[in-house]
Amino acid sequence: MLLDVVNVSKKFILHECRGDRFSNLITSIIQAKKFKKDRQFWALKDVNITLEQGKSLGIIGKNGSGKSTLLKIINGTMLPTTGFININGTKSALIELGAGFNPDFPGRDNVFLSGMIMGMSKKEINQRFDEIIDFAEIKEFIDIPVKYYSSGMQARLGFSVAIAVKPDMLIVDEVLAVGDANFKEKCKNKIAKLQKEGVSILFVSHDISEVSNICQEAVWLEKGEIMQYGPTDEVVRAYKEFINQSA
Ligand SMILES: Nc1ncnc2c1ncn2[C@@H]1O[C@H](COP(=O)(O)OP(=O)(O)OP(=O)(O)O)[C@@H](O)[C@H]1O
Repeated sequence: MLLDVVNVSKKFILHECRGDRFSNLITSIIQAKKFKKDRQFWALKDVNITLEQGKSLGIIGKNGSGKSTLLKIINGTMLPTTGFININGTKSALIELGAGFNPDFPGRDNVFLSGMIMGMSKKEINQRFDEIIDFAEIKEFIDIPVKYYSSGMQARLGFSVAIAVKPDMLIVDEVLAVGDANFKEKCKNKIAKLQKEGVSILFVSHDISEVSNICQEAVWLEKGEIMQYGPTDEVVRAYKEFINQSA
């Protein structure tokens, strides 16, 4: 199995500051501790998922249902409170594209920096460098500091580096929501090409039709719990009914 998510739960501690009335507010500012309340919050509760190599899984659910938290735990940037993750292969994540770039360094240096963080050797990056900047369409800006790039340009370069890693599993969080129509189309085509080459896609999106296009299976999260998990069309049907009923 490429991915095993076993009994994963995630607890956050929420720090609240309460000031019911103006005087309380003033006191709470002066004596912050007195009015501060800590509350436990379970963002994920006992989540179990498996993914075979070559298959793609969509994660759907309302705002705050735990989708991004689950992706961060699978990506290893956040630890679960209980449970564990097993990944038998390499992964690359399209989350907050370009967020890891150093704004003062030119695009060229950032390609090497983030490529190496994602596990590529300098030689591999050199071999794929032209492919990376061609896909990002920023050839003429590659020696300019990234702080002068538009957010779309940063996203294009981030996407380009992440897919150059050629992973077994590509983790995609709402990335198709950024960038212009042309870039979105390119990303979709690239994702489809990677799938044909056997790459598994783990896909979070509010665009249900995109999830149906990309994923054979889907999991629907509600308040951190799995409501339904199985073939995408069945899960999407149940989710849409739920949304219509609660509207
Ligand atoms: N670092 C954190 N500390 C405290 N609470 C958090 C933290 N990160 C997320 N949460 C809470 O956990 C819950 C799940 O958040 P998450 O971002 O995973 O939801 P989501 O399904 O991805 O939402 P959206 O569709 O809006 O992106 C939310 O209630 C959120 O406020």
